Amino acid sequence: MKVAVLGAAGGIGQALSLLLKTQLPAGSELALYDIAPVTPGVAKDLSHIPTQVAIEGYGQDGLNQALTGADIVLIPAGVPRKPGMDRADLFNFNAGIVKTLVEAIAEQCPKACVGIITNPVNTTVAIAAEVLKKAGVYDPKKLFGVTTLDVIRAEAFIAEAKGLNPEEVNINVIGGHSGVTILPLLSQLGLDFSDEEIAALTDRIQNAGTEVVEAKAGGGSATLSMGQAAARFCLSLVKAMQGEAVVECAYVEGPGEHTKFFAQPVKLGPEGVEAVLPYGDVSAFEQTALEGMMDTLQGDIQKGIEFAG
Ligand SMILES: NC(=O)c1ccc[n+]([C@@H]2O[C@H](COP(=O)([O-])OP(=O)(O)OC[C@H]3O[C@@H](n4cnc5c(N)ncnc54)[C@H](O)[C@@H]3O)[C@@H](O)[C@H]2O)c1
Ligand SMILES: O=C(O)C[C@H](O)C(=O)O
Repeated sequence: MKVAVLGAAGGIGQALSLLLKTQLPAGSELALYDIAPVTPGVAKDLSHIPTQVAIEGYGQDGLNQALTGADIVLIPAGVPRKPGMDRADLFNFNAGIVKTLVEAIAEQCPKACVGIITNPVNTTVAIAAEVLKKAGVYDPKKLFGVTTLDVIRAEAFIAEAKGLNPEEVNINVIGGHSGVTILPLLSQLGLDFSDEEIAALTDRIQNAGTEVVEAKAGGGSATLSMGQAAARFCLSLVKAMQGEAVVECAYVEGPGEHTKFFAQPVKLGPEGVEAVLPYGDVSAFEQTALEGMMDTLQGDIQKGIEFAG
Protein backbone atom coordinates (compact mmCIF):
# COMPACT_ATOMS: atom_id res chain seq x y z
CA MET A 1 0.00 0.00 0.00
CA LYS A 2 1.47 3.35 -1.03
CA VAL A 3 -0.06 6.56 0.31
CA ALA A 4 0.99 9.95 -1.10
CA VAL A 5 0.32 13.18 0.80
CA LEU A 6 0.38 16.32 -1.38
CA GLY A 7 0.91 19.41 0.76
CA ALA A 8 2.74 17.28 3.31
CA ALA A 9 4.83 20.07 4.85
CA GLY A 10 1.80 22.13 5.92
CA GLY A 11 -0.08 22.15 9.19
CA ILE A 12 -2.42 19.33 8.19
CA GLY A 13 0.19 17.58 6.07
CA GLN A 14 2.69 17.18 8.90
CA ALA A 15 0.13 16.02 11.49
CA LEU A 16 -1.37 13.58 8.99
CA SER A 17 2.01 12.25 7.92
CA LEU A 18 2.98 11.64 11.55
CA LEU A 19 -0.22 9.69 12.20
CA LEU A 20 0.22 7.66 9.01
CA LYS A 21 3.87 6.92 9.77
CA THR A 22 2.80 5.44 13.09
CA GLN A 23 -0.47 3.79 12.06
CA LEU A 24 -0.29 2.52 8.48
CA PRO A 25 0.10 -1.25 8.28
CA ALA A 26 3.64 -2.66 8.28
CA GLY A 27 5.08 -2.75 4.79
CA SER A 28 3.29 0.41 3.61
CA GLU A 29 5.02 3.27 1.83
CA LEU A 30 4.40 6.94 2.56
CA ALA A 31 5.37 9.59 -0.03
CA LEU A 32 5.42 13.22 1.10
CA TYR A 33 5.24 15.96 -1.52
CA ASP A 34 5.13 19.72 -1.04
CA ILE A 35 6.54 22.74 -2.86
CA ALA A 36 8.03 23.92 0.47
CA PRO A 37 11.80 23.29 0.56
CA VAL A 38 11.52 21.76 4.05
CA THR A 39 9.68 18.67 2.72
CA PRO A 40 12.63 16.25 2.47
CA GLY A 41 13.50 17.35 6.03
CA VAL A 42 9.99 16.55 7.27
CA ALA A 43 10.35 13.08 5.76
CA LYS A 44 13.83 12.67 7.28
CA ASP A 45 12.46 13.68 10.69
CA LEU A 46 9.60 11.16 10.46
CA SER A 47 11.94 8.44 9.19
CA HIS A 48 13.54 8.31 12.65
CA ILE A 49 10.30 6.91 14.10
CA PRO A 50 10.77 3.14 14.29
CA THR A 51 7.83 1.70 12.35
CA GLN A 52 7.72 -0.58 9.33
CA VAL A 53 6.39 2.22 7.13
CA ALA A 54 8.90 3.41 4.52
CA ILE A 55 8.90 7.17 4.02
CA GLU A 56 10.27 9.39 1.26
CA GLY A 57 10.08 13.19 0.88
CA TYR A 58 9.83 14.97 -2.47
CA GLY A 59 10.29 18.69 -3.14
CA GLN A 60 9.08 20.91 -5.97
CA ASP A 61 10.33 18.66 -8.81
CA GLY A 62 9.30 15.37 -7.25
CA LEU A 63 5.53 15.28 -7.80
CA ASN A 64 5.56 12.54 -10.43
CA GLN A 65 7.89 10.36 -8.36
CA ALA A 66 5.74 10.85 -5.26
CA LEU A 67 2.67 9.72 -7.18
CA THR A 68 4.14 6.75 -9.04
CA GLY A 69 2.45 3.56 -7.81
CA ALA A 70 0.27 5.35 -5.24
CA ASP A 71 -2.88 3.52 -4.13
CA ILE A 72 -4.21 6.46 -2.11
CA VAL A 73 -3.48 10.17 -2.60
CA LEU A 74 -4.50 12.70 0.05
CA ILE A 75 -4.47 16.41 -0.86
CA PRO A 76 -4.18 18.99 1.91
CA ALA A 77 -2.17 21.40 -0.31
CA GLY A 78 -3.34 24.98 -0.40
CA VAL A 79 -4.10 28.13 1.53
CA PRO A 80 -6.10 28.08 4.81
CA ARG A 81 -8.66 30.69 5.96
CA LYS A 82 -8.00 33.76 8.08
CA PRO A 83 -10.64 35.36 10.33
CA GLY A 84 -13.38 37.06 8.29
CA MET A 85 -13.01 34.73 5.31
CA ASP A 86 -15.42 32.06 4.10
CA ARG A 87 -14.13 28.80 2.67
CA ALA A 88 -15.41 29.98 -0.72
CA ASP A 89 -12.94 32.91 -0.52
CA LEU A 90 -10.14 30.33 -0.89
CA PHE A 91 -11.32 29.36 -4.38
CA ASN A 92 -9.01 31.83 -6.16
CA PHE A 93 -5.93 30.45 -4.35
CA ASN A 94 -6.77 26.77 -4.24
CA ALA A 95 -8.74 25.87 -7.37
CA GLY A 96 -5.63 26.02 -9.57
CA ILE A 97 -3.52 24.07 -7.04
CA VAL A 98 -6.03 21.20 -6.96
CA LYS A 99 -6.37 21.23 -10.75
CA THR A 100 -2.59 20.95 -11.27
CA LEU A 101 -2.17 18.20 -8.68
CA VAL A 102 -5.07 16.14 -10.01
CA GLU A 103 -3.74 16.47 -13.58
CA ALA A 104 -0.56 14.81 -12.33
CA ILE A 105 -2.58 12.08 -10.56
CA ALA A 106 -4.46 11.40 -13.82
CA GLU A 107 -1.10 10.75 -15.51
CA GLN A 108 0.88 8.99 -12.80
CA CYS A 109 -1.63 6.96 -10.76
CA PRO A 110 -5.05 7.12 -12.45
CA LYS A 111 -6.38 4.18 -10.44
CA ALA A 112 -5.57 5.65 -7.03
CA CYS A 113 -8.26 6.63 -4.52
CA VAL A 114 -8.04 10.40 -4.06
CA GLY A 115 -9.11 12.25 -0.90
CA ILE A 116 -9.49 16.01 -1.31
CA ILE A 117 -8.99 18.06 1.85
CA THR A 118 -8.20 21.43 0.24
CA ASN A 119 -10.99 24.00 0.64
CA PRO A 120 -13.51 24.85 -0.57
CA VAL A 121 -14.14 21.07 -0.60
CA ASN A 122 -17.67 21.47 -2.04
CA THR A 123 -16.00 22.95 -5.14
CA THR A 124 -12.52 21.39 -5.29
CA VAL A 125 -13.99 17.87 -5.54
CA ALA A 126 -16.01 18.98 -8.57
CA ILE A 127 -12.81 20.41 -10.08
CA ALA A 128 -10.98 17.12 -9.48
CA ALA A 129 -13.80 15.12 -11.11
CA GLU A 130 -13.73 17.34 -14.21
CA VAL A 131 -9.95 17.08 -14.52
CA LEU A 132 -10.07 13.27 -14.25
CA LYS A 133 -12.96 13.16 -16.74
CA LYS A 134 -11.02 15.25 -19.26
CA ALA A 135 -8.11 12.83 -18.92
CA GLY A 136 -10.51 9.91 -19.48
CA VAL A 137 -9.74 8.29 -16.12
CA TYR A 138 -12.60 9.44 -13.85
CA ASP A 139 -14.00 6.73 -11.60
CA PRO A 140 -16.54 8.16 -9.12
CA LYS A 141 -15.79 5.24 -6.79
CA LYS A 142 -12.30 6.62 -6.24
CA LEU A 143 -12.83 10.32 -5.58
CA PHE A 144 -13.70 11.59 -2.09
CA GLY A 145 -14.11 14.95 -0.42
CA VAL A 146 -12.83 14.34 3.10
CA THR A 147 -15.59 15.49 5.48
CA THR A 148 -14.46 13.34 8.42
CA LEU A 149 -13.60 16.45 10.45
CA ASP A 150 -17.31 17.30 10.63
CA VAL A 151 -17.98 13.79 11.92
CA ILE A 152 -15.30 13.82 14.62
CA ARG A 153 -16.35 17.29 15.76
CA ALA A 154 -19.95 16.11 16.04
CA GLU A 155 -18.77 13.11 18.07
CA ALA A 156 -16.75 15.36 20.38
CA PHE A 157 -19.44 18.00 20.90
CA ILE A 158 -22.28 15.50 21.43
CA ALA A 159 -20.22 13.55 23.97
CA GLU A 160 -19.35 16.79 25.76
CA ALA A 161 -22.99 17.93 25.85
CA LYS A 162 -24.35 14.59 27.06
CA GLY A 163 -21.49 13.32 29.25
CA LEU A 164 -20.81 10.35 26.94
CA ASN A 165 -17.66 8.54 25.89
CA PRO A 166 -16.87 10.20 22.52
CA GLU A 167 -15.53 6.91 21.22
CA GLU A 168 -19.02 5.45 21.53
CA VAL A 169 -20.79 8.22 19.59
CA ASN A 170 -21.44 7.45 15.91
CA ILE A 171 -23.21 9.98 13.76
CA ASN A 172 -23.93 10.65 10.10
CA VAL A 173 -23.02 14.14 8.93
CA ILE A 174 -24.41 14.77 5.45
CA GLY A 175 -24.40 17.47 2.75
CA GLY A 176 -21.14 19.26 2.12
CA HIS A 177 -18.29 20.91 4.03
CA SER A 178 -19.16 24.54 4.71
CA GLY A 179 -21.63 26.34 7.00
CA VAL A 180 -25.23 25.43 6.24
CA THR A 181 -24.20 22.56 3.96
CA ILE A 182 -22.92 20.63 7.01
CA LEU A 183 -25.85 18.69 8.51
CA PRO A 184 -25.35 16.39 11.51
CA LEU A 185 -28.28 13.97 11.85
CA LEU A 186 -28.67 14.33 15.60
CA SER A 187 -32.22 12.92 15.51
CA GLN A 188 -30.82 9.48 14.66
CA LEU A 189 -28.83 9.11 17.88
CA GLY A 190 -31.72 8.13 20.14
CA LEU A 191 -30.60 10.76 22.65
CA ASP A 192 -32.88 13.14 24.48
CA PHE A 193 -32.28 16.64 23.03
CA SER A 194 -34.49 19.70 23.43
CA ASP A 195 -35.22 21.73 20.27
CA GLU A 196 -32.87 24.42 21.61
CA GLU A 197 -30.08 21.90 22.14
CA ILE A 198 -30.52 20.53 18.62
CA ALA A 199 -30.37 24.03 17.14
CA ALA A 200 -27.32 25.03 19.21
CA LEU A 201 -25.38 21.80 18.57
CA THR A 202 -26.12 21.91 14.84
CA ASP A 203 -24.96 25.51 14.68
CA ARG A 204 -21.76 24.70 16.60
CA ILE A 205 -20.90 21.78 14.31
CA GLN A 206 -21.60 23.89 11.21
CA ASN A 207 -19.38 26.71 12.46
CA ALA A 208 -16.66 24.73 14.22
CA GLY A 209 -14.12 25.54 11.51
CA THR A 210 -14.69 29.24 12.12
CA GLU A 211 -14.36 28.64 15.88
CA VAL A 212 -10.81 27.36 15.24
CA VAL A 213 -9.96 30.05 12.66
CA GLU A 214 -10.93 32.77 15.15
CA ALA A 215 -9.11 31.09 18.06
CA LYS A 216 -5.94 30.85 15.94
CA ALA A 217 -6.34 34.59 15.23
CA GLY A 218 -4.74 34.72 11.78
CA GLY A 219 -2.46 31.70 12.33
CA GLY A 220 -4.49 29.37 10.10
CA SER A 221 -7.34 26.91 10.51
CA ALA A 222 -7.77 23.43 11.98
CA THR A 223 -4.66 21.34 11.39
CA LEU A 224 -4.31 18.84 14.26
CA SER A 225 -7.95 17.72 14.39
CA MET A 226 -7.92 17.64 10.59
CA GLY A 227 -4.77 15.53 10.62
CA GLN A 228 -6.60 13.08 12.90
CA ALA A 229 -9.73 13.17 10.72
CA ALA A 230 -7.80 12.56 7.50
CA ALA A 231 -5.80 9.75 9.12
CA ARG A 232 -9.05 8.11 10.27
CA PHE A 233 -10.45 8.36 6.74
CA CYS A 234 -7.25 7.04 5.14
CA LEU A 235 -6.89 4.13 7.59
CA SER A 236 -10.55 3.18 6.98
CA LEU A 237 -9.85 3.21 3.25
CA VAL A 238 -6.74 1.07 3.73
CA LYS A 239 -8.73 -1.47 5.77
CA ALA A 240 -11.45 -1.52 3.12
CA MET A 241 -8.92 -1.96 0.32
CA GLN A 242 -7.57 -4.93 2.24
CA GLY A 243 -11.02 -6.54 2.39
CA GLU A 244 -12.64 -5.28 5.61
CA ALA A 245 -16.09 -3.66 5.35
CA VAL A 246 -15.90 -0.09 6.67
CA VAL A 247 -18.40 2.76 6.58
CA GLU A 248 -17.42 6.45 6.68
CA CYS A 249 -19.31 9.58 5.67
CA ALA A 250 -17.65 11.26 2.68
CA TYR A 251 -18.50 13.74 -0.09
CA VAL A 252 -18.83 11.63 -3.21
CA GLU A 253 -20.64 11.46 -6.51
CA GLY A 254 -23.51 9.18 -5.57
CA PRO A 255 -26.99 8.53 -6.88
CA GLY A 256 -27.60 12.29 -7.26
CA GLU A 257 -30.77 12.33 -5.17
CA HIS A 258 -29.91 15.88 -4.09
CA THR A 259 -26.80 17.25 -5.79
CA LYS A 260 -24.16 15.67 -8.02
CA PHE A 261 -21.76 15.46 -5.06
CA PHE A 262 -23.15 14.90 -1.58
CA ALA A 263 -21.71 13.74 1.74
CA GLN A 264 -23.40 10.69 3.21
CA PRO A 265 -22.43 7.29 4.62
CA VAL A 266 -20.36 5.29 2.18
CA LYS A 267 -19.47 1.61 2.38
CA LEU A 268 -15.80 1.41 1.46
CA GLY A 269 -14.35 -1.62 -0.31
CA PRO A 270 -11.31 -2.82 -2.25
CA GLU A 271 -12.06 -0.44 -5.16
CA GLY A 272 -12.99 2.61 -3.08
CA VAL A 273 -16.74 3.24 -2.83
CA GLU A 274 -18.53 -0.09 -2.68
CA ALA A 275 -21.96 1.44 -2.05
CA VAL A 276 -23.33 4.86 -1.25
CA LEU A 277 -25.68 4.11 1.64
CA PRO A 278 -28.99 5.77 2.45
CA TYR A 279 -28.59 8.28 5.28
CA GLY A 280 -31.84 7.19 6.94
CA ASP A 281 -34.77 9.09 8.40
CA VAL A 282 -34.48 12.78 9.21
CA SER A 283 -36.48 15.01 11.55
CA ALA A 284 -38.56 17.98 10.37
CA PHE A 285 -35.74 20.30 11.56
CA GLU A 286 -33.18 18.34 9.51
CA GLN A 287 -35.46 18.20 6.46
CA THR A 288 -35.75 21.99 6.50
CA ALA A 289 -31.99 22.32 6.85
CA LEU A 290 -31.48 19.86 3.99
CA GLU A 291 -33.74 21.83 1.68
CA GLY A 292 -32.10 25.08 2.83
CA MET A 293 -28.58 23.97 1.85
CA MET A 294 -29.35 22.93 -1.73
CA ASP A 295 -28.85 26.24 -3.55
CA THR A 296 -25.51 26.83 -1.82
CA LEU A 297 -24.24 23.32 -2.48
CA GLN A 298 -25.45 23.35 -6.07
CA GLY A 299 -23.76 26.73 -6.66
CA ASP A 300 -20.48 25.53 -5.11
CA ILE A 301 -20.44 22.45 -7.35
CA GLN A 302 -21.32 24.41 -10.49
CA LYS A 303 -18.42 26.80 -9.82
CA GLY A 304 -16.00 23.87 -9.83
CA ILE A 305 -17.43 22.36 -13.00
CA GLU A 306 -17.18 25.70 -14.80
CA PHE A 307 -13.61 26.31 -13.59
CA ALA A 308 -12.29 23.00 -14.85
CA GLY A 309 -14.65 22.50 -17.80
N1 LIG B 1 -11.53 19.30 4.51
C1 LIG B 1 -11.42 19.83 5.70
O1 LIG B 1 -12.19 19.49 6.59
C2 LIG B 1 -10.32 20.82 5.99
C3 LIG B 1 -9.98 21.08 7.32
C4 LIG B 1 -8.96 21.97 7.59
C5 LIG B 1 -8.32 22.62 6.55
N2 LIG B 1 -8.68 22.36 5.26
C6 LIG B 1 -8.00 22.98 4.14
O2 LIG B 1 -6.75 22.33 3.92
C7 LIG B 1 -5.85 23.23 3.26
C8 LIG B 1 -4.48 23.22 3.93
O3 LIG B 1 -4.57 23.72 5.23
P1 LIG B 1 -3.26 23.81 6.17
O4 LIG B 1 -3.72 24.39 7.45
O5 LIG B 1 -2.51 22.55 6.17
O6 LIG B 1 -2.43 24.92 5.37
P2 LIG B 1 -0.85 25.19 5.44
O7 LIG B 1 -0.63 26.53 4.85
O8 LIG B 1 -0.34 24.92 6.81
O9 LIG B 1 -0.26 24.06 4.49
C9 LIG B 1 -0.53 24.02 3.15
C10 LIG B 1 0.65 23.40 2.44
O10 LIG B 1 0.33 23.30 1.05
C11 LIG B 1 1.54 23.51 0.34
N3 LIG B 1 1.25 23.82 -1.04
C12 LIG B 1 0.78 24.97 -1.59
N4 LIG B 1 0.68 24.82 -2.92
C13 LIG B 1 1.09 23.58 -3.22
C14 LIG B 1 1.22 22.83 -4.41
N5 LIG B 1 0.90 23.36 -5.60
N6 LIG B 1 1.67 21.56 -4.33
C15 LIG B 1 1.99 21.01 -3.14
N7 LIG B 1 1.89 21.67 -1.97
C16 LIG B 1 1.46 22.93 -2.01
C17 LIG B 1 2.22 24.65 1.10
O11 LIG B 1 3.60 24.72 0.79
C18 LIG B 1 1.95 24.25 2.53
O12 LIG B 1 2.99 23.45 3.07
C19 LIG B 1 -6.55 24.58 3.26
O13 LIG B 1 -7.16 24.80 2.01
C20 LIG B 1 -7.61 24.43 4.34
O14 LIG B 1 -8.70 25.29 4.14
C21 LIG B 1 -9.67 21.47 4.98
O1 LIG C 1 -12.72 26.14 8.53
C1 LIG C 1 -11.81 26.04 7.72
O2 LIG C 1 -11.49 26.94 6.94
C2 LIG C 1 -10.97 24.79 7.70
C3 LIG C 1 -11.78 23.54 7.69
O3 LIG C 1 -12.65 23.47 6.60
C4 LIG C 1 -12.51 23.30 8.98
O4 LIG C 1 -13.67 22.91 8.95
O5 LIG C 1 -11.88 23.46 10.05
